[in-house]
Amino acid sequence: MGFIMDGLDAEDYDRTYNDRDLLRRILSYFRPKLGRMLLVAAMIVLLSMSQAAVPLLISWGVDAIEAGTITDVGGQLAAGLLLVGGLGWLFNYVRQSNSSKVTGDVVLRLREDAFDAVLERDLSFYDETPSGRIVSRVTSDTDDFATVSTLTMDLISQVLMVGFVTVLLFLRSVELALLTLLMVPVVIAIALLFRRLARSSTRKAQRSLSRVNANLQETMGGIAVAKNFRQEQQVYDEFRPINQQSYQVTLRQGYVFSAIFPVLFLVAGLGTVALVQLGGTTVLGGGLSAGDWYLFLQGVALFWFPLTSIAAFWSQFQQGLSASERVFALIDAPPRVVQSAAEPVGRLAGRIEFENVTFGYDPANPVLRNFRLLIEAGETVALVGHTGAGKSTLSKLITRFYEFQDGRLLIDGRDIRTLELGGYRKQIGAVPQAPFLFSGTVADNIRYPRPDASDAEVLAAAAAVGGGDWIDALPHGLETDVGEHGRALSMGQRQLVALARLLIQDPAIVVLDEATASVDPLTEAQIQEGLDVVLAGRTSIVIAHRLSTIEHVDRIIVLDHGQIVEEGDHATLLAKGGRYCQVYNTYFRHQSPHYRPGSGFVAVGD
Ligand SMILES: Nc1ncnc2c1ncn2[C@@H]1O[C@H](COP(=O)(O)OP(=O)(O)OP(=O)(O)O)[C@@H](O)[C@H]1O
Repeated sequence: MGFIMDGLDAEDYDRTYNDRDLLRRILSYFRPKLGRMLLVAAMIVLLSMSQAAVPLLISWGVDAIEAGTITDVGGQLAAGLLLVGGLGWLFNYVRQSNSSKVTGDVVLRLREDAFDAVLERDLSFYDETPSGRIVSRVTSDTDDFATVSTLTMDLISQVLMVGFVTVLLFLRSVELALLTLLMVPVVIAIALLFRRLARSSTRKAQRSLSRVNANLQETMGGIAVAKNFRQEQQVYDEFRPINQQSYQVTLRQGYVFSAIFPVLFLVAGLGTVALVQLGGTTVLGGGLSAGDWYLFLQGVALFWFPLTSIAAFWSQFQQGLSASERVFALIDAPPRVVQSAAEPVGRLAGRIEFENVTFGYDPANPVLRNFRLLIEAGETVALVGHTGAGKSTLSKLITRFYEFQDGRLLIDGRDIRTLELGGYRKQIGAVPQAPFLFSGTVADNIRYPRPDASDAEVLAAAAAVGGGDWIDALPHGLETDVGEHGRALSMGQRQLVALARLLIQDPAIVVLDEATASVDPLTEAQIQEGLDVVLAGRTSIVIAHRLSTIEHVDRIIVLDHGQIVEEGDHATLLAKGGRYCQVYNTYFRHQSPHYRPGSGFVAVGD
C-alpha cells in the first residue's frame, strides 16, 4: 500500500495540533458570535423537545386505543401533533438561518486570515510550495471547516434529543432505560477507535486532492509550452498516476468509513432485539402498557439514530478538523525572513554591502560563501556569469526575499535585519525578466505601486520612458486593456510598462533582471532610453543580458559559483582577456551591430 501514499508528504510548514489546541483555536473563531450561538442553542433545545414530544403523544394515543377512549381524545391528539410539528418547523427555521449566518461569518474570517497569511509569506514559501496546494488550503479546506460547524450543531441537537428521550424512558421504566443506556459505552468505544483511522486517512485524502490541484494548476500555467512541444501525452501521463493516487486514497478512506456502520448497526440491532424481547414480555405480564412499549420502541430508534449518525458525522468532523489543521498550519507558518528590529528606514541613499554573507537555499549547500561586495550609492552594476552562478540569488537577498545564514548585509551601513521591512521594500524596485502585469489598463499597471498617483503623474512616467512614443502604438493609449497577465501587450511593451511603474514607485535601489527575449530594434532602443531615465540617480543592480547595458554600467561583476571572479568596466575587462571575455564571447558578442558570424571573438588568456 506504500506506493499509494508516495508524494503525500506534508508541506514543510505542516504541523499537528493536539485536539485541545485545535478546538481552542476553532472556538476562538466562534467566540465573537456568542449571542447568535446562544439563540441557536435555545432553538436546538426547543426543537429537540418538540421532536421528543412526538413519540410521547403517540404512545399516549396507543394507550387511549387500548383503553377505548381514543374517540374522545383523538381530536386533542391530532391538534397536539400538529402544534408540535408546527413549532418544530419554526424552531428549526430560526436555528438553521442563524447557524448558517454563524458558519458563513466564521468561514469568511478564516478565509481572510488564510489569504492574509498567504500574502505575508516570504518568497521562498512560493518557490517551495506549488500554488495549487496553497489554493486548495484557502478554498476547499476552509469549506470543509464550515461543514464541521454545521455538523456540530446538528450533533448537539441530536444529543439533546437523546437526553430528553432518556428522561422519558426513565420516567416510564428504569429497567428498560438502563438496558438502552448499556449500549452507549460500546458505541462510544467503537467511535473512538474509528476516530484514529478516520483522521489519518482523511488527511491523506486531502493531501492527494491538493496534489491533483497543484498538477492541474501547473499544467494550465505551462499549457502553451506543453502544446508547443506536443507534450500533451506526457502531461496526461503525469496527471494519471496523481489522479489514480487520489482515487486510491479516497477509496481507502471510503472503506474505513463504511466499515464502521455495519458494526454499529449490529450493536444497535442486538440492543433492539433485547428491548423488544424484554419489553414484550413485560407488557404481556401486565407490567407495562402498550403505549409505554411503543414509546420504548420509538425511544430506542430515536436513541440509536444520533449515535449512529455521530459515527457518520465523525468522518466529516475529522475531515473538517484536519482541514482546519491545514489552514491553521498555513496561518502559523513561521516566517523565514526574521527582522531583529523594525527601525524606520527613511529615504535610502542605496549603499549596499555584503559582509561575509553565506547563503544556501538548502543551508547544507551554500550558493554564496563568505561573500563580500560593496556597491556604492547611485552606482549601476551589472551582474554577469554563466547560468546558476548566483546572480538572481544576490538580488533575492537584497530584496530580502530570502534569509541568509551567516554574515551581514548592510544598507546605508545599517544591518538589513534591523530595518522596517515594509518601508525598506517600498524603496526597492524589482523588475523580473518577464514583468507581470495585472488585469486592467496600462495606466492601472503603471499606477500599481502608488494607487493615489494622479493621471498626470502616470502620463508623465509613461512619457519619460523611451520618449513616450510607445503609448501611441497602443490601441487605446494608456487606457488599453492589458489582458490576463498582460498577454494583450508585446513583451517589449510589458517591459516599458514595468519601467514606467518603477518611476511611479521612485525606489532608491533598483534590482533589474533584464529580459532575454529579443524585441524589435525600435523597442530595444526605447527600453534602453527608458532604462537610462529610470536608473539615473539610483543604485542599480542589473542582471545583464544585453550588450548595450554592460557597455554602459559603472561596474561589471563577473560571478562564478557564487564567487566574484572579476570586476571592472567593460573596456578594461575586455582588455584583460580573463573570465569576463569568456562570458562576453558566449552571451554578448553576437549582439554587437558590427558582429559578423565568426568575428568579434575575444581571445582569453590563461
Ligand atoms: N529556489 C531555489 N531553491 C533551491 N535552489 C535554488 C533556487 N534558486 C536557485 N537555486 C540554485 O542556486 C544556484 C544559483 O542560482 P541563481 O538563480 O542565483 O543563478 P543565476 O546566476 O541567476 O542563473 P540564471 O542566469 O540562470 O538565472 C543554482 O545552483 C540554483 O540551482
